[in-house]
Amino acid sequence: MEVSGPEDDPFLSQLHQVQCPVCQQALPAAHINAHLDRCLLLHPAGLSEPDDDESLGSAEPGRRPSSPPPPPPPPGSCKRRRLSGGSLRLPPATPTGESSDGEAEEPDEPGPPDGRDPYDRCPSPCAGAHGIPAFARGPAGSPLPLRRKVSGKRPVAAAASASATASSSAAAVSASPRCWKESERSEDDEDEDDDEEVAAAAAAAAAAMGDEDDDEEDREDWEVSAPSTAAFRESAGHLGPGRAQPRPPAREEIWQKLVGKPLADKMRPATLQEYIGQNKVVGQETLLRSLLESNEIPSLILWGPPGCGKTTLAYIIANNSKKNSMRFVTLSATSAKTSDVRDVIKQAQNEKNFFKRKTILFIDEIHRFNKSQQDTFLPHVECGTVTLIGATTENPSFQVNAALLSRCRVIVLEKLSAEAMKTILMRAVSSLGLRVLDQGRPTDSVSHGNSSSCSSSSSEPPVYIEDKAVNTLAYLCDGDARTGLNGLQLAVQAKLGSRKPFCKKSVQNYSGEGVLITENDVKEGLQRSHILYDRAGEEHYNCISALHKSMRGSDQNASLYWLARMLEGGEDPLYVARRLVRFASEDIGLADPSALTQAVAAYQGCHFIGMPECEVLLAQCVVYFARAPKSIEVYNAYNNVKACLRNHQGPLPPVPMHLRNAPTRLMKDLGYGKGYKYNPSYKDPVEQEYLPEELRGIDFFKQKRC
Ligand SMILES: Nc1ncnc2c1ncn2[C@@H]1O[C@H](COP(=O)(O)OP(=O)(O)OP(=O)(O)O)[C@@H](O)[C@H]1O
Repeated sequence: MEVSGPEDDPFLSQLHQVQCPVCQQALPAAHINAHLDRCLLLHPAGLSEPDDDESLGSAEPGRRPSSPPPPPPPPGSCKRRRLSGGSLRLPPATPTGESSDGEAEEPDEPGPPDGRDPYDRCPSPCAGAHGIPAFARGPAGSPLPLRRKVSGKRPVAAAASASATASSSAAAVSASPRCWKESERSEDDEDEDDDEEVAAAAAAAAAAMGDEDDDEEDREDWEVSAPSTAAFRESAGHLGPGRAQPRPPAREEIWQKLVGKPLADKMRPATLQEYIGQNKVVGQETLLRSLLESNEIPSLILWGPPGCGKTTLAYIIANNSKKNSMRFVTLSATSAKTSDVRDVIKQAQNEKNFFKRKTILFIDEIHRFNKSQQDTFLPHVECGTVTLIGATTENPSFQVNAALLSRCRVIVLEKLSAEAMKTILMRAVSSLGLRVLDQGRPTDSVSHGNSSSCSSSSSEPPVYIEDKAVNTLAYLCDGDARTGLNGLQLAVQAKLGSRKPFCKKSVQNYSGEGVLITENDVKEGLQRSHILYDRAGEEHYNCISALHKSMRGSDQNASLYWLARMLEGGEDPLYVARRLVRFASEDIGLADPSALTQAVAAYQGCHFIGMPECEVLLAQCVVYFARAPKSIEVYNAYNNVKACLRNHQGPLPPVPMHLRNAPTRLMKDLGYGKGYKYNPSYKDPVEQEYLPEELRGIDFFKQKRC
């Protein structure tokens, strides 16, 4: 195959740098999906525990972070910082790993010792560069968001006074609901309270308050992240008589729902009723549905693009089969060995022989098994020991053994439509408890879901998502439900984790206050390379074929469209350029001989400057070719010659003696070159035969085949 992966190509690896919304690392777009999968698994909440030493590294006084701050940890997951000696020590203020005295700390991400792709590793959030959100614990364990900008002298001074009058310092903090509450504390944290921390935390709050004279921007920071007196007192257990414990904030509940398994997994339907779309395959009165309903499950190959529901359908079948006391065993062809398959088969035989129980074997990504591995279960599918369900994104005619294929029913699943995607996303939105804002107003019909946190009694404003953000996500994820749900999850986590999640004016046209997830947020949560194009799969070949045919058909619009589909999807521009070189001769040929020069120049230009700049070179060349006159004369004639050679019976005719070179006397004596007429020596055209005798008079340009 002509395509090389970005990891093979240093040129490609620099394309489309994007930032991971979870760990903030910049990395090439081609790596973002693999990275995110790991990053979300490793740090579902977007951050993990900081190392204590680093977390207590001092901030450079008065210095602002030079890059966007990392998201705060989910409520309740932030461990207590030990604040000792009455002085407050803050997390690193800059993401550069510089300590307060200006000395550079150890780099947080040494190169991978194992030679693995560094982009596939999630950088340790414990490292200085990924900073620790500025949190300190209140006396009752509630983490108190500290200011980004803290004067160098104030914390110490404030801490000194606070150690004497902790409660009065605490009382000095202004009232605001914007901090984590008592209810967020983990039990582990509770027994770690001590007076010193109470004093230090109170001092921090008082010190932060003392900055009120600072510029407007500082005040805004404070309003967003500072603890309030009331909240502080509540968290310290100073609730007034008769005051009820506050409800947990809406954002905490939502955050907790996003912790752990990816949202796509959590939302995986368990029944056909919840399975959206794919009506041609599992709609009412389809063959598969009736087979499933009658519990007659044939061996199946589920073929469809990523995220369209192949695995989900297999799990629905599994649920159904378990009810009917069938065994369901899954293997992934990416990790299973032939011995694993043999074990499963052996067990299936035992189950069948001793308990008369059938086994359904689900093999994800079956195309990853080589032919001989596929052969291992062929006889067992044949005799009914196992019912095979294979899932593949690749055309099974090429990737699955013909013998196996003939024993399975191939079910073709399609990309999910935008409508189906919207339904799937709305289910997720609802179950997270987000409220949908349609043109600035909450749409209550879909808003509440099962989250009580959005009720008016919640102590924090609700979390909204724009209706058009859901629509955009439904369109952009290109029928891949996993991408859509991941995009939603990232957008929500990034927004809840940002420093300024609350802003009145962000909920436009709506008088309420809340966190708003906008269209832009979801766009950021998606990667275009994931959206449009599967570089390694069939789509790669489909798109290049569509480009070639559009140029051949002189349709400049379609040509540009297919070019953009590939490039925007992360295709290697050199792969496209190589195809253009081929097209120049194959389809334009001598109708415009300069086409070949154009194509080679485009190839070299792409090689020199890379993406994204080289896209316009390719676009120019593609349009030139679409508009150019076409001739397949040479291409056809050459094919005729090849056919002539292939079809020749017996030994190939010798090269005529007069055409042979005679570099030695012996060869001359043998007649090599004898009778050859050197054309430049003749004024008039020369009569001379150039083909072997038996082919004399043949015209490859007219003849169909030799
Ligand atoms: N038809 C559907 N209805 C509802 N949710 C769906 C549907 N299809 C997919 N999903 C959601 O998308 C997620 C991913 O789907 P699934 O794992 O079935 O995709 P797949 O086709 O097997 O993809 P891949 O080939 O990449 O493994 C599921 O966990 C589920 O939440």
